Amino acid sequence: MPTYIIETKELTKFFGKRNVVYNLNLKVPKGAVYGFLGPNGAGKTTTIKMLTGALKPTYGEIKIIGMEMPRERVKIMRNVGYMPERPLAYDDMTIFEFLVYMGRLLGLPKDKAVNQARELMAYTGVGRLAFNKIEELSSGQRQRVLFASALMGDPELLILDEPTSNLDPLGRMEFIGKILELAKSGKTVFISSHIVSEIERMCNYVGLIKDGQLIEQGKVRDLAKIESTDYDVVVSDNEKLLKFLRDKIYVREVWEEEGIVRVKLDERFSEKFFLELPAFLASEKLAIKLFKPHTSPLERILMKRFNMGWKNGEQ
Ligand SMILES: Nc1ncnc2c1ncn2[C@@H]1O[C@H](COP(=O)(O)OP(=O)(O)OP(=O)(O)O)[C@@H](O)[C@H]1O
Repeated sequence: MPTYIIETKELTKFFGKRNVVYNLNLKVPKGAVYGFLGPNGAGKTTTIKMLTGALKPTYGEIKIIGMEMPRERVKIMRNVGYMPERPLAYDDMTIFEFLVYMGRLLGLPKDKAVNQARELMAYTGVGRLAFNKIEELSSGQRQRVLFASALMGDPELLILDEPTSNLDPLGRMEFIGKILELAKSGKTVFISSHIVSEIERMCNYVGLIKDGQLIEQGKVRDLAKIESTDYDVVVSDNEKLLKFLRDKIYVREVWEEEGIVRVKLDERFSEKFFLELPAFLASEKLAIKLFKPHTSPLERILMKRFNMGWKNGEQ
């Protein structure tokens, strides 16, 4: 088994004379949730397109699960779930047809593709839209379908390009829970984003890219020295939220301070928080007004390193 599930050496891409990605040495260990973080135009999508074989590098090497990209692309992509940034092109298909089709492309027998499509539609929250055409979906619903499609075939590695950009706050929270859950089941996840707080919540590794160059890579803990997992939450009825959170296994402490519910999570079970909270808020019809990490050391570090403003993107 290779040490790194994704490994690149001096990965470089020119568009004409323009150098968009330069000398990238990515190292993504097995089982990592790796956040590929950089501002708009930094080269994230270009890198991901090279990793998935959609774009040929100008030079450099790429190894995915120990295999060479692009030489072994077909074999590699059977083990990789890819969620592109751009919307789906299969506008005429229903969600169900699309997912079964994607399963068949991966070589799944029809009954298996059908079963997986059903399971994943439920898992990603688009079950009731199964027979809607893709052209009829909202951008957030399309993003859920893309996520379901990336999970078809139970891939070992997920490569997700800005997977939450069209999701609402509850959808984002659910997504974080799912990524943590998938990581627990042993999958390796590579996620590009420019939303620092989101990366901080999901990822244990991070690579920072700016102007096509990797300026930092390593464990989030080492980079940011995050000591605790604290969140600030405000909903339309904080009392109800406090009552709900008080006896939960994933909550170490919870209290209200100046109208804000402060939660300290037990990291061992934090995915439960992200999965159960949205379901609770929806069932109680509580509106969410604020949801953010109490402190964001990674964000402060990034501000310094990039010496620029950074879109937080959180509500
Ligand atoms: N086909 C292309 N031809 C020329 N330039 C390109 C091409 N594709 C991307 N670029 C340029 O390469 C740079 C990096 O683009 P890329 O899409 O990889 O950035 P990104 O980090 O994914 O940005 P964002 O967060 O906005 O999606 C940008 O300046 C972009 O204009």
